[in-house]
Amino acid sequence: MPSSEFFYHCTCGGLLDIVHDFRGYDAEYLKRLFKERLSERMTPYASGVWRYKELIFPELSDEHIVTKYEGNTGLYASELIEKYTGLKRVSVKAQSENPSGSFKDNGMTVAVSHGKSLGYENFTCTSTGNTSSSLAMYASIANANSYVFVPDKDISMNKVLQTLAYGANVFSFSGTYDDGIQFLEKHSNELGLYVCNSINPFRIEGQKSIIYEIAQYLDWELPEWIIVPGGALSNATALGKGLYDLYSLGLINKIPRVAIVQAKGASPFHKMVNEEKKELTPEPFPKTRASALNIGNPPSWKKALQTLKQTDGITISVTDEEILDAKAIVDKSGIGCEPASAATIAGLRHLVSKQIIDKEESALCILTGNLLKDTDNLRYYHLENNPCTSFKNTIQYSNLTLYNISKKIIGKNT
Ligand SMILES: N[C@@H](CCOP(=O)(O)O)C(=O)O
Repeated sequence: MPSSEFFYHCTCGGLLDIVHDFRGYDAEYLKRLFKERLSERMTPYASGVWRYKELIFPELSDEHIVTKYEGNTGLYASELIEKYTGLKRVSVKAQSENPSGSFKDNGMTVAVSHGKSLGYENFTCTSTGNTSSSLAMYASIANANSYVFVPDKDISMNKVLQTLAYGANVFSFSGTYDDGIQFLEKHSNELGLYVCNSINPFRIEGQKSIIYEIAQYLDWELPEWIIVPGGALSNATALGKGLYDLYSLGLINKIPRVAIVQAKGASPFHKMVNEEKKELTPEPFPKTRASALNIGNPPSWKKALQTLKQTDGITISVTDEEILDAKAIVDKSGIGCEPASAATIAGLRHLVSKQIIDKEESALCILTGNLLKDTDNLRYYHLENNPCTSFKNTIQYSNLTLYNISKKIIGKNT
């Protein structure tokens, strides 16, 4: 039985936030500590999240940590991406290399560890698929149960199957992610469920590690721009909070500008910022092929707005076509990502072409999910939508036929 109920909202109606007292921490000491931990193996500190425990959840005792050594993901540069975006200095952080294939693991390890430390055995979330896969994986590692609510359309089946495979109890419902959040806000305590969506502030604390890791890899000097996709806006929220931590601790001496990219069909936050409105108007029917961004009422919009203010940030929206074209570039570069992640590359291309980002500036895009998370879009782009693909028609087997056809194609490519 949990030792207490856990609430996510403040009495003012806003989401709760975790405030740390970092007084007494010295930047040089922290740099040394985080560097030493890079050589940890098979201890919680080998995790790219728990390496930074002092800045995330210092009070948690190590025995409660539920980890799969998440984080430690690659930072890559690619000529193809440079050419496509028009920027010479661009890199990507592949959060897609996390154990369940998305950036959600950075936050989920912290939320599930916190829930376990309170005595919870039943964990829940509503999800378009990445959050649920991540939760299901950590709940199983923690010998706990997961109960997951997924919309019955406009999500990726691969993610639902991954969630089921990790052993979650999956409830499919007719409605959106936003309806699912409302349901959990109302009933989770009564059902004894610990909510692992990003309305839970411990998720945000864990996700801050993404920017900590980037800063450490880059020797505490960040690029001029960081680009993130915007759906529920937890990514942008954690990015802003993490940047503020790094700056106030003296670990970095300049805060990069943040660009949040939404899909046109689900862009309530971008519209609000663009139209200089004070409140977000929810979109009841969000619709984009980048299903992880199918969110019309992002719970963290107020926190994400804070990120924009603190970083002199901007927002932009891109079409599904732009997203899928950008994704094809990321995939072809050998890095690979799911559609939502590629919104960052599409957005960057746009911002460079409009000269909002100067060609001489540097940028880093956060890729949130793995290429195999969404094979429907791969099929759509490479097989259904593309009449020229050489994989489309099966060739009747004969050594000579295959030889002649391949010789013709290889000859054309060399
Ligand atoms: N794309 C997300 C939706 C947002 O979830 P949350 O974890 O930020 O609450 C998903 O994978 O479900």
